[in-house]
Amino acid sequence: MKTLLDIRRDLHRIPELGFKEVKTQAYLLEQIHSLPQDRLTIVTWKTGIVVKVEGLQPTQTIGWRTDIDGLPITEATDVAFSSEHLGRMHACGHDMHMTVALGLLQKIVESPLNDHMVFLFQPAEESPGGALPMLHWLKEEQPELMPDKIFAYHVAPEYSVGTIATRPGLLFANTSELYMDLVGKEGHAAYPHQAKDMSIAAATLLLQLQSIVSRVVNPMKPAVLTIGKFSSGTVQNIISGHARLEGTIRTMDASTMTLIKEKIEVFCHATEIAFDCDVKIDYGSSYYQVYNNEDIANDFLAFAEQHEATNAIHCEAAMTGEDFGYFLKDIPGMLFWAGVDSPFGLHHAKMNPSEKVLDYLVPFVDKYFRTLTSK
Ligand SMILES: CC(=O)N[C@@H](CCC[C@H](N)C(=O)O)C(=O)O
Repeated sequence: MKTLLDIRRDLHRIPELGFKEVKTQAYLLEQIHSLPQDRLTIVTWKTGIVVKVEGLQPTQTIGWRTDIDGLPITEATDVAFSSEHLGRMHACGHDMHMTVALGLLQKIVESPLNDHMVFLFQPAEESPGGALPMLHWLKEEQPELMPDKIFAYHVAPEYSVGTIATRPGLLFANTSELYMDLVGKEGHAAYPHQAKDMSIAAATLLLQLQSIVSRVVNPMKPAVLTIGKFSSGTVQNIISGHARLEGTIRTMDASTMTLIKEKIEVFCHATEIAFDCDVKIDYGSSYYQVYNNEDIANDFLAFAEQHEATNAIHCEAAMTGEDFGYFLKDIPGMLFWAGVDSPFGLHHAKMNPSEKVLDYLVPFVDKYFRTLTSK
């Protein structure tokens, strides 16, 4: 297998969107096949991969999951190994996640655990969500690859290298994507009375939506409603007959998510009446909250506190989403943040994680898994 630094940089060059990770899958398979194969079972699922390493005296199967997809972002770092795929970038650190998974796999192949270990290389975390269908496939078709405990990490630009942060219980939010198409009537810019202007309708709706979190949701219940994309019209002197708003909803509980959706529907219906148009809502994909098993997270934090290379932090929950939440709904386990010290945050075109994290994270997690095997 190549060095972890080379692997990270190679993967960084070839980001691909969810369920289109064809080059990524081929690259990962090449690395996995370069390892000694005698203890390995390798199975592919869509653009994902599952690798099982036979344990020496197994009593359980420990799982490690990495996401493998990139984002629709044009990279603006000046690193020599920038994305070769225009408009695509590993801006959420999944290149780092995959590299750590390969590093751990190599370590465990070289020195197997007593327990079985399963590595899940999961497609489409950003969208539309690969965890839930992958989990169904595992349960239905590959039950012998199902882990009894499961772990994952996420890079954290805001923490310094060496920081490990997590918490027992709720770590990440429930999410729902949100797409709204507004259809009115296109017309000449000089004849507004003969058109149904969807730029004005969408702008009004966007501002109204912002009152849901501030005026409908109980302020003691955290929630976010972000519209990240507004598109409307074709040219400067034609009134737009079609607008589209694209966003995401984040809540810490299911009832707040339901309340927000109900209110969105009221505002969309009001827009239809006020602007004499049609508004179609599509909630896209939704992710279940990331809820860490309390005993496992406490045990992991205690281990990290004692480890010489790490600074353990019991952190706050965040409004980020992760479809890893679906794994944690079924399998006890946890997700943690690992600091990568980048001035630009997740989903930023200049996000540039420190590669130093690769030096300590693999031996750290490997060491932790060797404590689990005796529990
Ligand atoms: C860790 C992270 O940044 N995850 C994404 C997950 C996106 C879920 C979905 N596509 C949505 O936008 O609702 C995040 O944006 O938090």
